[in-house]
Amino acid sequence: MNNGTSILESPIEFLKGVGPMRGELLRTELGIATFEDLLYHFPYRYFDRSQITKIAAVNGLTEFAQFAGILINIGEEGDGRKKRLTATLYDDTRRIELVWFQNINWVKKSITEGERYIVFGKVAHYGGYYNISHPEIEAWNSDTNIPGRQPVYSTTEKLRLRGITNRSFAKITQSLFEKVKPHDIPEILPSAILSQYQLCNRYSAIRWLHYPDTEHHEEMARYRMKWEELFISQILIGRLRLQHTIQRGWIFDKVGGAFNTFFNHHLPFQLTGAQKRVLKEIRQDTATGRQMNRLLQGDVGSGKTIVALMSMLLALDNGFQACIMAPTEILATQHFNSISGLLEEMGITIKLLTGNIKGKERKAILAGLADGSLSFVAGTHALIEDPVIFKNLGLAVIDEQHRFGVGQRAKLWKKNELPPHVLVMTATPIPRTLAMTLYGDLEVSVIDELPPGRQEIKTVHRRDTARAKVMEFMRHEIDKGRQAYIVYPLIEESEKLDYESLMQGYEQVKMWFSEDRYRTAMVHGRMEAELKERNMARFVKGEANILVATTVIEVGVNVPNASVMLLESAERFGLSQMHQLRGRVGRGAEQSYCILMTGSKVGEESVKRINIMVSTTDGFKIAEEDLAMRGPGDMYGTKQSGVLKFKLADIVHDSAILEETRHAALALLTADPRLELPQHQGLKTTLRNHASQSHWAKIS
Ligand SMILES: Nc1ncnc2c1ncn2[C@@H]1O[C@H](COP(=O)(O)OP(=O)(O)OP(=O)(O)O)[C@@H](O)[C@H]1O
Repeated sequence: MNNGTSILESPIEFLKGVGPMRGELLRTELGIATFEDLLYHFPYRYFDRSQITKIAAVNGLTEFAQFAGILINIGEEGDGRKKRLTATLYDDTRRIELVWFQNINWVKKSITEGERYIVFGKVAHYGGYYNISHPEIEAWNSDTNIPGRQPVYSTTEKLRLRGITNRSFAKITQSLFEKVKPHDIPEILPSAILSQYQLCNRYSAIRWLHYPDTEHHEEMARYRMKWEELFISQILIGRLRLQHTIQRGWIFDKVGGAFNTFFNHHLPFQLTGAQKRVLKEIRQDTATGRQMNRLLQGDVGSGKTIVALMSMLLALDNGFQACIMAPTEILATQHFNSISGLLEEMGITIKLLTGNIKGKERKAILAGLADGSLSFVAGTHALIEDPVIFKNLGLAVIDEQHRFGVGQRAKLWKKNELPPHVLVMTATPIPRTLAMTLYGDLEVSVIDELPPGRQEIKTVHRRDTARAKVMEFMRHEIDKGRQAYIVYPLIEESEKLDYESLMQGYEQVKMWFSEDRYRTAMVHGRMEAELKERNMARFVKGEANILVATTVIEVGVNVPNASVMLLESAERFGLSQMHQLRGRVGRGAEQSYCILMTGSKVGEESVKRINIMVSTTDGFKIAEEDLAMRGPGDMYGTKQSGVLKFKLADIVHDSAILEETRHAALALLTADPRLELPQHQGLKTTLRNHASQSHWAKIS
């Protein structure tokens, strides 16, 4: 192309067989705007077109098949929108009907009765006959080239109706490869890596992904491209990690009045060994003069809050502000409440800043943060919004529950002369593969010890038929002075129905638990914030015995006296979600219970999830199972953060490749941290392009 730009940037309509109309369709339907976009629109499967099946061999299977025979009985049937073109293909074994609802005139012109054709399509069984609608059809004579493996692309209904069938799609990609030559797709991986890991070159990989001549080539191509994707992510993470290790940070070298006073006089319990170890790691990190970037993993109820608070006190002792940021309003409020409770007697103020805090109150908080008179703040995303300026933020604790992306964490850094130390807390243990991708840039601390005196939560599965018994059991627990949660599922798609069942459930609960003896409270997402808070507070203070809720309470609620968690329609909860919810009980010394209620008919997958819950309370095991069952896509809210958007790779199934790329990335960065060597220039350019298009931009 002109001006030194690559042919890959050419608008898609310039490709032979596309043109302005189809170009527009490809752009709007599939986001394919350039040659390059089409190049990366890989087929998701292939058909083997080298086989010709006898029509009689079709035995009720509705699969794709290819036949060869003579075309007879071409005719039109029906009127108006029901109009269709039909024909019969006949080989020496049987007949099959062919039917077209679209492009009738065009097809009619291209076929002739009595001629021989090769026909390919999905065989259906309809009204006692086999037929194929919209088959691909081609004259069959001695020079017909029977194609081998043919790519199948994901398209949309609209595209198919407008004539961009799979076949024409394949034709378009064929003409793409007439234009795009090997030098247009240069290698980006260093040759040492190609030979060490036996990877095919980039051009071949992309070409073979569209048109593999053998299965072996397809495998090689797929392997190579997955490898590249994961390698690039590992290099990006590796560079970020390197950046952290050289990033200067504030020095917290004093352990002063606030930390010691709290430790000696206000700590409500003895720290566990694990909590002490983590605090030591944090003190070491923050004293070095480099910025801390640490992930604190601790299963539900393991006592992360106190670690967060004591780290904040450390910041205060060194003359800095500290914030704690949570992904939801409820969780931010919870942190605010527990921290202000713990700090009450010390006369240290913490404020809450969320989107709902407005007017004068908000102004005062912002002013306090800006002039440094306010040392601590807890909040939601509101904290990283533009008007919030800290005078000297020294530590940001981020309770992220996987909802903040890598990029969002980085936003906080931009506000200071030096970036604050960052402590990311997460309650769901993260499977190793996921941690490598999502948090690969952080040092990791684990609280692997629960506070003393905890008893394992007993988990059972009960059917609706046992409801009376379950309620009886709950009454018994409440009569002993305990509290209970009853949680209803809430999913966006059926939100209205879910709210209805919550309301019905609430009425039922009031029937099972007579109002003269038991007090119930309800919280759900549609409630006014104030009412929600009031009801929540009644439960936290012990004024209500039962909290009926949707999953809004999933994260962070801490009521140690609660000993029963009942999940209604448990089959509809995800594994990690159930684990989080179960973690709301068993936070005190009492024996706690988790009851998973379902109807009598439960799908296989749900039974599997419930059985896992019944069999273990080990958060790591549950997280691994969850990842295997669901994939990383929506498990950790990573969809929004974009970190795991791989076209081909999948960190669950490709964990072996992930390990390999991690090693390779580490080795490469150790040898050439700034990617200055000539053999790394291709990679460097790719990273730069990558960064400018994605979430990484915010960090690099
Ligand atoms: N060392 C300890 N000894 C006794 N109790 C403790 C200890 N550490 C924390 N706790 C108590 O354990 C409960 C859970 O602690 P915390 O709320 O910090 O857990 P968490 O790790 O934040 O869990 P989650 O992620 O589930 O919110 C709290 O009631 C807390 O007061």
